[in-house]
Parts: sequence; C-alpha cells; structure tokens
Amino acid sequence: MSRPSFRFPDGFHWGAATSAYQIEGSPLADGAGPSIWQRFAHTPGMMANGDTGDVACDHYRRYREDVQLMKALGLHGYRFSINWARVLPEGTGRVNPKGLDFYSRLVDELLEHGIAPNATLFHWDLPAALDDRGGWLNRDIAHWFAEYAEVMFKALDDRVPRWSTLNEPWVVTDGGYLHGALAPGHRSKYEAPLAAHNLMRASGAGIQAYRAHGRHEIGVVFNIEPKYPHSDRAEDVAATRRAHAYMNQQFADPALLGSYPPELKEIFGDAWPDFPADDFKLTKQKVDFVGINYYTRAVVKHDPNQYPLQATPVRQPNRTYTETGWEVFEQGLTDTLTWFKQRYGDIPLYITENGSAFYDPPVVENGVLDDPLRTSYLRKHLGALHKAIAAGVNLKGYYAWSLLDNLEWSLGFSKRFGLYHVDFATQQRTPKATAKLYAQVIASNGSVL
Ligand SMILES: OC[C@H]1NNC[C@@H](O)[C@@H]1O
Ligand SMILES: [Ca+2]
Repeated sequence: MSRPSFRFPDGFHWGAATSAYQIEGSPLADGAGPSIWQRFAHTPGMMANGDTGDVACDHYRRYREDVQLMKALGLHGYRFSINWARVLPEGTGRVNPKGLDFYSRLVDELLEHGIAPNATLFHWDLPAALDDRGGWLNRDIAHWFAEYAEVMFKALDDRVPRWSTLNEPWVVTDGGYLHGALAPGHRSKYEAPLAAHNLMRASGAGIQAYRAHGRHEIGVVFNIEPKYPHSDRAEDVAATRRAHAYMNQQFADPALLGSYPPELKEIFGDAWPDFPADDFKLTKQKVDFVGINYYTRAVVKHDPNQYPLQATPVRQPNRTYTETGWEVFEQGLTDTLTWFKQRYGDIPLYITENGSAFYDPPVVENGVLDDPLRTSYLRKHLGALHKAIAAGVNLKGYYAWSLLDNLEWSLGFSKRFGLYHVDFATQQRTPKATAKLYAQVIASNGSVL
C-alpha cells in the first residue's frame, strides 16, 4: 500500500513562533518601560521556582544567532511579538527610539535571511503605566492600543507583511482577571468580562488603524480548545456548550460576527454587562486572516461546584498527556478547523501556535537532543492539518510553538516547548530531533511525513 501523501498545498507557509517576554530578557534595557509581566514576575510567589524574564533566552542580545537557527530550519516565516513598553515606555505618547530600533533590526535580520516577519502587537505584556490607569478595564485602552499600533505600522509595515493585534485574549482574561494566575493577577468575575470586551474593542481599533496605514495583512490570534461532552447526559452537554462558548466563541464572535453567544450571560449572570450596541461596530472588523493556536482538547462534564462555568474537564484514561497536562488529541485540531470554517466562514487561517512540552532526558547524540514524544506530537498534528485541508479548510500556514525553550509564564522555564533546547545557564541552543524532522517537513512541504 503506497504511503499516504502528506504533501501540503504549494506555497504553504512554514514558521515558528515566540513571544517577547518569554524569550527576550533585558526587559528594562535601552529605556524600555516595565510591563505588567516584569512586575508580576518580581512579585514573590507568582512564578514557579522564582523564574523571571530578566534574562530568559537573552534573545534581545542574541537575536542574530537565533535568526541563524531559524535559517537552519528553512523557516519561511517567524512569528514574534513586540513589547509595547519598549516602544512606548508609558504606553502612550513618548516613543523610545532604541526600543523601536530593536524590532527594526530584528525585522531586517529576518528579511536578510529570507524569513518573513509576522508581528503580534500584544502578547500579554501590557505596559505597567497603562495598568496603573486601569489597563484592559479602562475603555480608553482601545485608543491607547490604536496609537501604539499606528506607531508600529508607520515604522515597520513596509517590511512586515503580516500583523496580528492580539494573542489569545481568552488567556489574558481567564488567567489575568478571573483566576489571577497570570498578570495582572486579578480575581474578579466582574472584571473579566470588561477586560474581554475591551480587548476586542482595542483589536478592532487596531485593525481600523491598519486600514488607514497598512498595505499588507492583519488578523487576530485566538486559542481554541474544542470541547467534547463526557456523556450524552443533558447536564454534561449543557456544560460542554458553556465551556465552548466561554473559551472558543467569547472572542471570535464579537470580532467576526459582532455579537456574543447567549451562554456568556448564562455563565456570568449579573457580572455580564449589557454592552452598548455601537461597540460591535468597533469589535467587528474585516480581517485578512485568523490565527488559531491549538494544543489540546477538553472532555467536559457538569460540575455545580466549579466557578463560574459549572463545568470541569475529565482526564481521559490510557491517553498521553504533556507536561502541561494536555491530552495529545490531534483529531481535535481537525475538528477545530472545520468548526471554525463552518461558524465564521471561509476566512484564511493559520495555525499560529501548536506544540508540546515533554521532559526529554538530556541525551545529545551527534549534536541532537532526542525528543521522541515531541516528534510524535508534531507528526500527528501535521497529519491532522492535512485532513482539515482535504476537508476544504483554507489553511495557509503553520507556526510551531516554539522556536526555543522559553519562559512558560508562571510555570517558569520548567515546561520546554522548543524545537531548540536552551541551557539557560550557558544560553547554548541545541536542536532537538523534532527540529530536524521539521526542517525535513519544510524542505519537502510535508512529503516526508
Ligand atoms: O502554553 C504554550 C503557549 N500557549 N500560547 C501562548 C504562549 O505564550 C504559550 O507559551
Ligand atoms: Ca492592578
């Protein structure tokens, strides 16, 4: 029987992704203002092992070396984020030329090596000065964000072909405002909806600014985790519907449909405001693409004690789980893409993040660190993409999370997602076997799978 051909469509875009606070280090160098992650990481008890982004992968200084690593993989593109507070130390007003210059130099280095820059304006590291003014709870942030976006478009749009406004707004509100596990560490059922809504208002304002200044593509990046009912009992099906609305529709609906699913009022009750109808004229903008970050699925059951969803995930027997507690479930990636197209239409899609954290025994042979579980994860999920494309999904590209082992937020450096291993004591980068496979996938446009 001939091997199935996994060849991807001609022109399929292969990349890798990172984010500023997770890899750059030097958070306050060259006039940068502090971000809320700079503050959160230096708040005792917030970070595993007391890890911070003070050094991380030292990418702010080693970016040329890291572009060489991207080149070695044959990447078509590199998805990175811009630390807003490097460029605008107070979040608005004064521009810090040295902060802007870092990103200009990074973009030039990428272009010099034939790698397309893909810039995310906000990947969680809000300028602390704006948090002091209410941050995502202040409706003015839509204007603050549009002002920042305009600075970046004017400076870099001639060289950056693809922009995203936000990365994973759901994580910002669920982690930063409801449960408090992430910056800015708030725990309020009343704040989370306000932050969520203002994130999408800001994203819309950023897209509007792009339409006035940009000549390439702009979109928004959502984390999507498909939800499957634990049983066909009505209460489990209803719990699954709530969990799905809360994570997978709460941000895409206002952005792409100009409305919220009714489940959110059901979930938040008196904490869900009646947002002004005019707001949806701002949240809903034409996007050139949507980025989807996929890691895993959730099997959901009703749980009256769980707040605020009354839903809880059920661990699956006899399945492989990653170090972050995520089930390896590649069918969920195919299901996510077909669902997204069915609900929101035929918008060009990218997988802007996909990857896995596993513990790899530090066994390096011929300069390569073996990581069989991560390699298996990659193979399975690229196969799932191929199924989605065969089902008619308009998938334009894939960015592996992540180029480098990096700071997994409050979990610190303990969770390693990188194609390249990083020894944080020496800053030595070492390719994993998955990096070697990925390079072959890129060179053969998937045929080696
Ligand atoms: O948890 C893995 C990744 N998920 N999406 C956002 C990134 O910043 C995370 O490291
Ligand atoms: Ca605060």
